[in-house]
Amino acid sequence: MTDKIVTHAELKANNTKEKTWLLLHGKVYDATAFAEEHPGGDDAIYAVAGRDSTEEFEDAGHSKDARDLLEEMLVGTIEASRPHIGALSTAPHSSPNWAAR
Ligand code: HEM
Repeated sequence: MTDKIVTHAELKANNTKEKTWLLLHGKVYDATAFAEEHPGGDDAIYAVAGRDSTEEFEDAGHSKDARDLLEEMLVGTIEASRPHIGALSTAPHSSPNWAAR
């Protein structure tokens, strides 16, 4: 288990073959070592590296075995998304936590 919080900037930076991170259902996974063994091809992994790939992952209809594999690749949880601007937000304008990253 890990309670590491991964920032969007960190996720986005790890979109290479040397460091391949994926965001699935709010959790960040390190698929660097796994990519070349992926039954769906390494290209499928590299194509979605560094971003939210939940939709692609679910569209492929992965098995429970595939989901179990994810456990050992877990890096942490993605930070909270930026607030919806103007959507009845009471957050102070002076210190949005998504700015300056
Ligand atoms: C780290 C994340 C992923 C893991 C651990 C993973 C694991 C697997 C595994 C074990 C299989 C074999 C079939 C099964 O057990 O379901 C598989 C097949 C497949 N995966 Fe993934 N996968 C990942 C991400 C993705 C992504 C992001 C995509 C699409 C962009 C994708 C597309 C596919 C496809 C199309 C197949 C079917 C290949 C075939 O049967 O010819 N996978 N994956």
